Amino acid sequence: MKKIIIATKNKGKAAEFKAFFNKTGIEAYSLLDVNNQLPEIEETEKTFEGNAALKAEKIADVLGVPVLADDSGLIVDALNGEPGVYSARYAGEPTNDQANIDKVLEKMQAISQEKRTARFICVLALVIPDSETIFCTGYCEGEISSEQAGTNGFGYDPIFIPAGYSITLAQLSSKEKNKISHRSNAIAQLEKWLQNI
Ligand SMILES: O=c1[nH]c(=O)c2ncn([C@@H]3O[C@H](COP(=O)(O)OP(=O)(O)OP(=O)(O)O)[C@@H](O)[C@H]3O)c2[nH]1
Ligand SMILES: [Mg+2]
Repeated sequence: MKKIIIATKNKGKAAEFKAFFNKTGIEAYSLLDVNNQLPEIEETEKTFEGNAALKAEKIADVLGVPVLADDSGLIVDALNGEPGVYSARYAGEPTNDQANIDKVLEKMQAISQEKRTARFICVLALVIPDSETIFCTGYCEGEISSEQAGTNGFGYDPIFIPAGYSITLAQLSSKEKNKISHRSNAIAQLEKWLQNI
C-alpha cells in the first residue's frame, strides 16, 4: 500500500489527517509513530508556507519518502492578525493550548462580539522525492467567543465559533469539524496530487 508521513507531532492534527487518509487507501503515519532519529525542527520562517515547507522538506530529506506538513494558525482581526504564524507559541514555550486561549480571551476582553471576527488558516506542503513542493491553503471563517466551551478538538477550538454556527469547534463532533475546517478545505485541494505518491 502507498504510504505518507505527516510531519507533525501534534496529536490533534495527526488524528484529523488519519481520518482523512483512511478513506484514500494511503497509509498515513505521523512523527509520533516514527521510531527513526529525526531532527528537531525549529519553525524559523515568518510565513505559514515557509514553515510548512521547512517541516516537510527536512523530514523528506531524512526519510526519502512522500511527506506532508501542516502549518496552521488563528488570525484574529481585532488583534491585527495575531496570533498568526506564532499561534502555537503565543503564550510562550513550552507550548500550552490553555495558556494560548487565556491570552487571546484576555486581550479581547473589551472587544464587542461583532468585532471578534477571525479565521483559521491551514497551509499544507507536500514533498514527493524528486518533485517540486506542492502547496495548498484552506480557511475556516468565524469569530472568537467570549468564554471557552467544549472539549473536543485541540488548540483554540474551544474559543472559535465557525460562521453559521452558535457553538464552538470544540462542541462539534470530530466528523462535523472535519466537514468545515481549514484543514479539510486544504486537504480537498490536495487530493488531485495524491495520485502521484
Ligand atoms: O483550535 C484549533 N483548531 C485547529 O484545527 C487548529 N489547527 C491549528 N491550530 C493551532 O495553531 C497552531 C499551529 O501551529 P503549528 O502549525 O506549528 O503546529 P504544532 O506546533 O502544534 O504541530 P507541528 O505540526 O508543527 O508539529 C497551534 O497552536 C494549534 O493549536 C488549531 N487550533
Ligand atoms: Mg509547530
